Amino acid sequence: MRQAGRYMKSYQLLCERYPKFRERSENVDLVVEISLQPWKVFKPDGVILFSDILTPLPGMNIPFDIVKGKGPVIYDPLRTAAAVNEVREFVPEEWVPYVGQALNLLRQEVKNEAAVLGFVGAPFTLASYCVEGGSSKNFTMIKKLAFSEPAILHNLLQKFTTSMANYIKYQADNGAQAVQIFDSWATELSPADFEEFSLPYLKQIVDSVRETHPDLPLILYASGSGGLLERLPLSGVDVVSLDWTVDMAEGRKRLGSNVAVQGNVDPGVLFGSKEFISKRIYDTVQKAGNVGHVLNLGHGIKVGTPEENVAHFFEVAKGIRY
Ligand SMILES: Cc1c2[nH]c(c1CCC(=O)O)Cc1[nH]c(c(CCC(=O)O)c1C)Cc1[nH]c(c(CCC(=O)O)c1C)Cc1[nH]c(c(C)c1CCC(=O)O)C2
Repeated sequence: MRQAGRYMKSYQLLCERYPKFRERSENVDLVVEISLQPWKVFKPDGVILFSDILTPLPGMNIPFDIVKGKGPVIYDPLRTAAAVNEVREFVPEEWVPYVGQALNLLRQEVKNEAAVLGFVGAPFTLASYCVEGGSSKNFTMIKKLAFSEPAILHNLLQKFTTSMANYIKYQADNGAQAVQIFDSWATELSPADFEEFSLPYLKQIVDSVRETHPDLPLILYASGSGGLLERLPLSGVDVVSLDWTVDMAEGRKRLGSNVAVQGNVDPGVLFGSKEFISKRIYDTVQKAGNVGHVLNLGHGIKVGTPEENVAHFFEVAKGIRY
């Protein structure tokens, strides 16, 4: 789940002092402080690096910002062969040294009490932001490119693939103990188009990471992934993260036995009563079975979620014994 963020009072206070998202996410001390905010209060088993899937973009020659009330903005959307040619391969040590430093510091801070988790955006999801120019409802620009000039999109996807494989390795080398790949918008694609514009690139990333970091657990998340479920494990990841639109028991069956699952409590449940939250946690754990399940929400914690309900979620989860 997205852990840090606007549901926490401590984060809101820090945002008043540092109003720009890019400043909060690109300064080592702030990254460490924000990453630790939820851990200090709730003590989850994992501490997620505070960053964004778009953080590598400036290092690839794609300027962006995250604007309050509007979300991500890519100033010059990439829609032509010439624009894609200007995209550079990402060299993490050069462009985001603060990520490596923050991961190292997080490992020192949390010792062995929790796993430090890194993440990257998947090629199709990153491309969707860069082609659309920001968040999108209908994904018309990226589909126009995919379905009229696929070679241009493939060129961009390949650049993200090589760059994100290197970024995962960089995060692991600096202390990340598992890395989640967010293909949040892959589910906007039909299964056939997913097989052309997303799956081969995910597989390439996984294969490349396995060559140098065979023991690094890789997790794949796609929102609303019910229609693609059988295809997600074909990427080769260790864990598939399910959102709550899939029944956990059915999801398990459809994913097969070679992959672990993460999820999938509806983040909206945290607005419910404590009894309801407990019941949904027990249901989810029971449906997932007693091996290979990372209990989590099915997506990030929503703005406005009561912190005491988040605390209740962790209390109940930690009390579960098999
Ligand atoms: C699609 C995506 C993005 N970013 C991310 C994804 C994949 C996950 C998903 O499917 O939601 C990943 C992400 N972004 C952020 C995290 C935080 C790490 C953690 O959990 O602590 C993670 C894991 C910080 C953030 N990234 C962002 C916020 C909210 C803005 C803020 O707090 O200032 C946070 C906490 C901004 C962001 N960044 C992005 C969006 C759509 C937004 C929301 C814009 C808005 O709501 O105004 C792109």
